[in-house]
Amino acid sequence: MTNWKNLDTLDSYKALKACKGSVDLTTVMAGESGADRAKNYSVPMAEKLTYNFAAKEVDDTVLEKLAALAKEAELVDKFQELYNGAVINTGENRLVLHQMTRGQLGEPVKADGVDKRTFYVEQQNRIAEFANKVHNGEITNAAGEKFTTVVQIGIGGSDLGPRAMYLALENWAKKNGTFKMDAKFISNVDPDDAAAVLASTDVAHAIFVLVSKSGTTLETLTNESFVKDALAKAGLDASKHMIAVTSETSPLAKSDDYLAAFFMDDYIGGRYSSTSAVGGAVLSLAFGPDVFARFLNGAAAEDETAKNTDIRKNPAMLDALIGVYERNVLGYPATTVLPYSQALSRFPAHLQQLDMESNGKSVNRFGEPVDYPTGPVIFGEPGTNGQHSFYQLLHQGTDIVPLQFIAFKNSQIGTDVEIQGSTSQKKLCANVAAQIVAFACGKKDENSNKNFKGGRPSSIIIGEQLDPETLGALLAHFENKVMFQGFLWNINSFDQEGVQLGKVLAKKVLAHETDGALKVFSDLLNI
Ligand SMILES: O=P(O)(O)OC[C@H]1O[C@](O)(CO)[C@@H](O)[C@@H]1O
Repeated sequence: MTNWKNLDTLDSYKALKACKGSVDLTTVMAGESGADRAKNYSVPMAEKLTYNFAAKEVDDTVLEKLAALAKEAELVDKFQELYNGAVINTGENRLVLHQMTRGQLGEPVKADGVDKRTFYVEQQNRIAEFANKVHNGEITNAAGEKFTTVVQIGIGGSDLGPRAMYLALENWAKKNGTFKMDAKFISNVDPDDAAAVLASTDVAHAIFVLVSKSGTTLETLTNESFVKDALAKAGLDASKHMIAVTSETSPLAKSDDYLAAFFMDDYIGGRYSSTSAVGGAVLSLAFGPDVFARFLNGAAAEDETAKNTDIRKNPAMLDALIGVYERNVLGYPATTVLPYSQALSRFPAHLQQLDMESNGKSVNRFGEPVDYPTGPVIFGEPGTNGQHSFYQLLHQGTDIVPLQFIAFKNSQIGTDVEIQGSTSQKKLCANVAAQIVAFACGKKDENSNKNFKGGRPSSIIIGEQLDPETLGALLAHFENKVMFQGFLWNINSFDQEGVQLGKVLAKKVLAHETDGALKVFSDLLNI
């Protein structure tokens, strides 16, 4: 059994605090020293990805102290307890098993009377069989015609991850001949979302995937009715156009309203569910089950790296430790994710939920207030678009915001043009290289308005090309980073009580049970 202790009670954390200000990026990232760091401060990930932390405010001394912290906080042991089936989600008294959707990291785990790895693989096989039947025309619409579009209805973790993954692989699949069906997504309860998606969809040839782990989410159930209404108006039988992905205990599980139902369970949080049936159904329908399996393999390979006790061989743990050093010792309140890859356009949005819903907590696992900052604010956009938007603040603003770059040597589609001696892909990569050094080193100018102070830390994950395996590895890296940070802060990263209050009040507003400010706002909004 491991010891769960608050970060500020650990001796190694106290020692780490003494390192504040010891590394000046403007100096260490300049000249030969910068070149050495760029070469050596790099850790291999799975699937030929590397995590490079040359431009972080660390040196060998800080790294030694981070390694001591990892050991004292028993990070790898805690991960081991998690994948061996301990009740890590104390708030909801649940196991945490999302890594098991992609592999068996430790001992078999039995829960609800079944072996959980067997359960997850069974669901994957059921989805694969269903998707293959849709693709080969064994499952069709009532007129016997093939389905051509899949529309996912879900919100939060039942939308963001699968949507980001779909967008990440859409062009890759088209290029590689594995693209099967267009996927669209309806998430917001704003009627304009469902209406616009439906208006651009040939509903007679669409299969809808209703995704809700709880089966009770207001937005999703409302959008289900919206879609059923549209199907009825088109003279179609909704039960022949809709499948469900939910937990076996949810109200949706036993309904006859669906062509088929696939299951995840309470041991997989919504934001960690992309590799479960939640991502599995839409991605297998869109790209084929083999592509989904390759995505899982990439995630499994990255999960294996997270078992390593050596921080130089465990990229997620190292990334987590540096993040906590930045948040708690250096005092940085936010971090930004900047993929230099258009395919990852929704990846930052997914990470917003993954990180902020997991680690936006003020009490520890035992419900006691913590005296230190926990999860940072996360935001991001693909580069180079972000450069022409919010990078001004990042370069010259009063807050230092650590940056997390992601870049690939090769594009997905491969169509490119050479202008002024370089391709667009080279221009993209040149920009990310330039930004790392510009942020770290800055540039002196007598005109203070044009002066760049530098000293702004960044990391970069570099890959060959964004494909199913690299995407899986990338996703698992961030999931495991968030998990390790939760361990360090001694918080429960797997519940989300903070989302409840707003939902309760919204119900009151709709039932007209309001007074005070709530009543005034209800009136102002014409509810
Ligand atoms: O899949 P469900 O149960 O509909 O939940 C959707 C989302 O709502 C939340 O519970 C937050 O309200 C998320 O954690 C979850 O991903």
